[in-house]
Amino acid sequence: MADAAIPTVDLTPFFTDGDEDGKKKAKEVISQACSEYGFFQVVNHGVPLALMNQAMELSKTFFAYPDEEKLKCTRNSAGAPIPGGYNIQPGRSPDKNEYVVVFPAGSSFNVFPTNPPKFQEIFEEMFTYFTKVGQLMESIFSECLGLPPNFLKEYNEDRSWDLMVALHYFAATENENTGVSEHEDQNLITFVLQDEIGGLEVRKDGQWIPVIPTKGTFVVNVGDVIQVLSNNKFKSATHRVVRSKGKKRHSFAFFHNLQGDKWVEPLSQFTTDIGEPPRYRGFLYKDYQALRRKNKTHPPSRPEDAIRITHYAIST
Ligand SMILES: O=C(O)CCC(=O)C(=O)O
Ligand SMILES: [Fe+2]
Repeated sequence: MADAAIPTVDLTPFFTDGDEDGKKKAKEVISQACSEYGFFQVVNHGVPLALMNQAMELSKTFFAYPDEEKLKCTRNSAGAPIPGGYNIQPGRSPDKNEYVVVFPAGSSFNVFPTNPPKFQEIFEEMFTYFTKVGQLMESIFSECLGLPPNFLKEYNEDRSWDLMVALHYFAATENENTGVSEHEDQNLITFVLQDEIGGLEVRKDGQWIPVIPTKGTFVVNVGDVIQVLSNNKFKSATHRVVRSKGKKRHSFAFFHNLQGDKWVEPLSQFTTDIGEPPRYRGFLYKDYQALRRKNKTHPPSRPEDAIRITHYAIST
């Protein structure tokens, strides 16, 4: 199934002055992956391997603590896109995981565990690196879409809404193995770092393709905002996490996000300028975020009733 493999893109040319040919080739692979299904992996992305390993170890240590220790680190700040700190999925959710949410350093939404002691320092460092990868990817996506290189950066200049989540998935049981149900991410671009257990799967041509974890590599996936802006030129990846029997799993997801007051609608470059009808009506990002949050806090009884970006789709 060689054609089913998720491509891995070496980002070295983007850190090397003058390697125009290398950049061009990388952008071709990225454009194709984003147009077909919105998923690829990257290597030589600038995030140090030792830091990623250290963060993973700290996360494993934290989640192995008793509940009373973990529950010291919870807060539901008004205005936060999701509550900061430690949380566990409600029992009625099919998603069996617990997680810690981190916002940019200094954000009032943050609540860091005091144990293990280096948790805050290392997570803040991870956050800084992933913010840089987010900005790099935004400029690459702008170029791949034929937009000015600074287009997405200028559209999305407020970094205070980005967030990182450290996740712990419980081992699958005899009867169920859902880690995260099938979904698309609501933001612009997501990065996912898996431990050696794996379990992340992406849907391509109607098939679920497992993303095999490789040391030093992480996943890039396109989110709904990019799909709407590009009027479906780039696809928001449909993905899920499947849990393994007898094996707990850890991962990190970094969400390069958008400020809530931003208006999201298909850009003229992908509609009127080329004679294409818009595939979505415009919306305020925070309204969509609130609907998506409700999916989690008050899951609909039928999973197919969960709100997705199709909520704003214009039928043709
Ligand atoms: O844990 C993972 O591998 C992915 C999590 C995910 O898809 C999400 O949090 O949106
Ligand atoms: Fe996701």
